Amino acid sequence: MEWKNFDLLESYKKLENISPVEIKELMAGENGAKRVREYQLPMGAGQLYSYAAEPVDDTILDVLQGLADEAELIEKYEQVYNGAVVNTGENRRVLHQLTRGQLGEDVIADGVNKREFYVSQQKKAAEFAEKVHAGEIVNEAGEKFTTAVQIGIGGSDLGPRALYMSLENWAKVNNTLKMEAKFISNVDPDDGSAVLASIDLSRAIFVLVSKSGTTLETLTNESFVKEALIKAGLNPAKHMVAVTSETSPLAGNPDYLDSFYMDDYIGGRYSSTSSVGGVILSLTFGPEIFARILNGAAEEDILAKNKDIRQNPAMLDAMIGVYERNFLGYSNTAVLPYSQAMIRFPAHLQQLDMESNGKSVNRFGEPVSYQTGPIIFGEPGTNGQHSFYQLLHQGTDIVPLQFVGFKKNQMDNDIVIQDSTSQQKLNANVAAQIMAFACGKEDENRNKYFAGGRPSSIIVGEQLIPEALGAILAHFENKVMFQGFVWNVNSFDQEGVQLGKLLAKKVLAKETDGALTAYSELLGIF
Ligand SMILES: O=P(O)(O)OC[C@H]1O[C@](O)(CO)[C@@H](O)[C@@H]1O
Repeated sequence: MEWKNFDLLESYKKLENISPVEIKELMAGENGAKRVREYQLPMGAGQLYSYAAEPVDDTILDVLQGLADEAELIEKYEQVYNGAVVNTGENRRVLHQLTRGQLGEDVIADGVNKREFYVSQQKKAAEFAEKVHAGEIVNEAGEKFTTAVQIGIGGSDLGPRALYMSLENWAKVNNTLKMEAKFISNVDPDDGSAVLASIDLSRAIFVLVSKSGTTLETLTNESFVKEALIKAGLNPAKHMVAVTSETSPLAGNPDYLDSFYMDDYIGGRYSSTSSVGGVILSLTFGPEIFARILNGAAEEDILAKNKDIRQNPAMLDAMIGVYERNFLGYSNTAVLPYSQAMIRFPAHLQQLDMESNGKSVNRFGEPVSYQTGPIIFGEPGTNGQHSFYQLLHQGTDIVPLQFVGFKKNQMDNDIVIQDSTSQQKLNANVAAQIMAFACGKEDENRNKYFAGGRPSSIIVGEQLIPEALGAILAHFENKVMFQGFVWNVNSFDQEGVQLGKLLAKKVLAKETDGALTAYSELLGIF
């Protein structure tokens, strides 16, 4: 197996010379209808990935299949889940898939069976959560905890928060919301203050999450919360658990109610299915619901083993994205869930995709001469329609769009107004948008003219339930991984976040000069 730069592959040349197709033509009339019915494939948890409105035909798909084969994507994926050190920059394995299933061989690292280790931590979190729910672990006054507050940032916040928010209302309706969750991430003191002001501190359990145990924001917020607890006459040791790696400075500290572990083989942005998401989601929804999220993710991980891109939604999505990024010149991707519950999902995908593939050097540290990861942004529909869709429809940039939609809403409340429910209106909008973007509209008035030819895909599910959510989460993780393989970048390190951290430390230590001193003055830091 070889790790080669993308532009050294035969498929790169083929893609450079391929004739693009016109979505506008392909999606028009009865041919368009046929395409929508055919250009779809099953995803995990009974969902579908539809790519009819993407700029591909069978010829282009065959070349993309050739690319997937030539870049040995499935072989590289096998290397990942069998425990090879694919995160070369940090000399680490990449094992997040093992948190939700056994995909290949047992991975024994540092003398430990890693799958067994992750499962043992899931069990530990489940038992802890059950004791909290049963009132066996209580506050100083013997009362049950009612709120779980996660303190963490980046991957220790975004994924778990997006998952929690995606299921909060569903859980309320289905009577499985055991505790409410809150999140403190920003070092902005107003973030912590606002959360603390919104809860009954005496009934809150804090889940401190930091894999490294050294993140400034998280450690600051830990102290912020501890001080508030002490001021309220409460004992922080009775209100806080830690989720960290066994090698971090937070590990083994008896000042926490309990500690749960992951390890350096789980990257922050890939950690939602480890203890990082497992503790808060088991506390809030119960361990069974967390297990259902894992099952959905596992289904998707298995689908991702398929060599045929027409049977492997994550790999197909990845290859279409590469074609759009490198050969059609599209530098952004918008993520547009038509589900209010998924409001924080685009933020999670921003970190997942941009922190993974926002790289200019290959996995050997050599500069690459082609574009890598796109800029990701998004907002739930229909809100986005009344915001930035103007640019998407008529702006000078073409932005590929990733829609997500569900046939049923989550809560048992909808009404018919003028012959349609709100859910029907929501989904009518997503169908309309896909076609408006693809086919546009002729008009003599150039201001009202829509060029069309704007590509999109859509993931369609029955309802946003735990399995569906897990499958969508893993779909994007695997998509990002496959794209990183093609670009030959290390999708599992993040050196680009370090410089800013270093300079902030210098500012706080008053070790600045030049413009940094001037900015410190401008911001009134000292
Ligand atoms: O869990 P930790 O170690 O506090 O890290 C939080 C986040 O910080 C980062 O390292 C970026 O600064 C992310 O990759 C990570 O998700």
